[in-house]
Amino acid sequence: MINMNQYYNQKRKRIIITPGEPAGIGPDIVIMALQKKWPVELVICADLNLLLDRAKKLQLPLTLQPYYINTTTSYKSHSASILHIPLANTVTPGQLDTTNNHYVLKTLNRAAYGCINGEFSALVTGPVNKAIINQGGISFSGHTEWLAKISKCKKTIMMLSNKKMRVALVTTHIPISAVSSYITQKSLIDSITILTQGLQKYFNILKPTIYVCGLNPHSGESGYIGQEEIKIIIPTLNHLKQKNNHCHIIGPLPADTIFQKKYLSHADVILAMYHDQGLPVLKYSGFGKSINITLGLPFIRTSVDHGSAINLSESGVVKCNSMIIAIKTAINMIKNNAKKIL
Ligand SMILES: NC(=O)C1=CN([C@@H]2O[C@H](COP(=O)(O)OP(=O)(O)OC[C@H]3O[C@@H](n4cnc5c(N)ncnc54)[C@H](O)[C@@H]3O)[C@@H](O)[C@H]2O)C=CC1
Ligand SMILES: NCC(=O)COP(=O)(O)O
Repeated sequence: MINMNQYYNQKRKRIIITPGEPAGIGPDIVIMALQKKWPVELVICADLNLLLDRAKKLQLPLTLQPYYINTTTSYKSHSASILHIPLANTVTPGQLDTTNNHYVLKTLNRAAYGCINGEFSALVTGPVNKAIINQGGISFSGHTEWLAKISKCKKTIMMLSNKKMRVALVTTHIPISAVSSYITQKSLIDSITILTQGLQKYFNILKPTIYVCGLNPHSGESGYIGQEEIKIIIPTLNHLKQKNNHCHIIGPLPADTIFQKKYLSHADVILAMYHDQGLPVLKYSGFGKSINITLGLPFIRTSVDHGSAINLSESGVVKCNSMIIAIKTAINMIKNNAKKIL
C-alpha cells in the first residue's frame, strides 16, 4: 500500500534539489539549470529570498511557487517549486558564515527524509563547504557519509561518472594515513556488491565489468612495495571471482596504468581504493561535465562534480553543466529503476 507522500510523487515525479552552501555557487547553478524546461517537477529546498536575490544579481528570470505536497505544478522553463527553509543570517556571496551551517544541514535533512518517505523520487545536491560546517562545530566529512548516516546505511559507494568513464571508491573522505586500515576483505566485498547492484538497478548493466586498482605503487610489486595486495586485495578478489556470478572482476591492476583506453573500453567502472587515486583522473578527463552518484542509499542521489567555488559566486562566469547532467541522470535512474519495479 502506498502512503500519501508516495501517491502525489507518483502522479508526477518530483526531484528535490538542495543548492548547498548559500555563499557559494550552488544557488547560481540551480537557477541556471532552471532556465531549462524539465520533464519532472523540481522542488528546490532552500531559502526563497536567497534564490530570488541571486537570480536578480545574475539577471536571470526565475518564478518560484510554494511547494505543497498535494498539488503539482506545471513544467515551465525558469520556474520550480520552493520548499522554503529560512536562512539564519543574511548571505554575503563569497563569504562563508558558520551561522548558516544549520540551514545547510536542515535543507539536506529535509530533502533526504522526503526521499526516504517516498515524497520525492530523487535528491540532487549542490556543493557544500565541508570546512565551514566543521568550523561551526559539526563533524561533517561529506554528503555521502551524512546521507548514509541519516539512512542508517553502514556502507555506501561514491561513484563519479562522465562520458568517458565511471570511477567508484572503496574509501571516501578519510585521511590518506588511514586508507590502508580501511582496505579489508569486508570493505572490498561490500563495495563490489553495492556497486554491482547499483549498476544493475539504475544503469541497466546486467553483469557489470569492474576493473579494480591496487593500493600500492605497481600493485605492491609482488609484495616488495606494500603487502595489502598479497594479504587482502588479491585473495578477496579471487574469492569473489570464484563465488560471485553477478559481475566480472578484473584486477588488481596498478593504478598508474589502469586508466588507459584498452581497459576503459571494457570497464563499466574502475574501482579505486581511495579518493585521490581515482578522482583526479576522472576530473582531468571531464571536470565540470561529470557527476557524483551515491550508491547503496535507499534513494537516488546525484550531485555535481565540483565544490562550492565561493570565489565565483554571483560572478556570472560559473558553468552549470554538471548540475544539468546530475538532474538528467537522476531522471534516467528513476526511469530505469521504475522499469524493474513494473
Ligand atoms: N558535492 C559537494 O558538496 C562538493 C563539495 N566540495 C567542497 O567544496 C569546497 C571547495 O573545494 P575546492 O577544492 O576549492 O573545489 P571547487 O570545485 O570548489 O573549485 C576548484 C576550482 O574550480 C573552479 N570551479 C568549480 N566549480 C566551477 C563551476 N561550476 N564553474 C566554473 N568554475 C568552477 C573554482 O573556481 C576553482 O578554481 C571544499 O569545502 C570541498 O570539500 C568539493 C567537491 C564536491
Ligand atoms: N570529491 C567528491 C566530494 O567531495 C563530494 O563529496 P560528497 O559531499 O558528495 O560526499
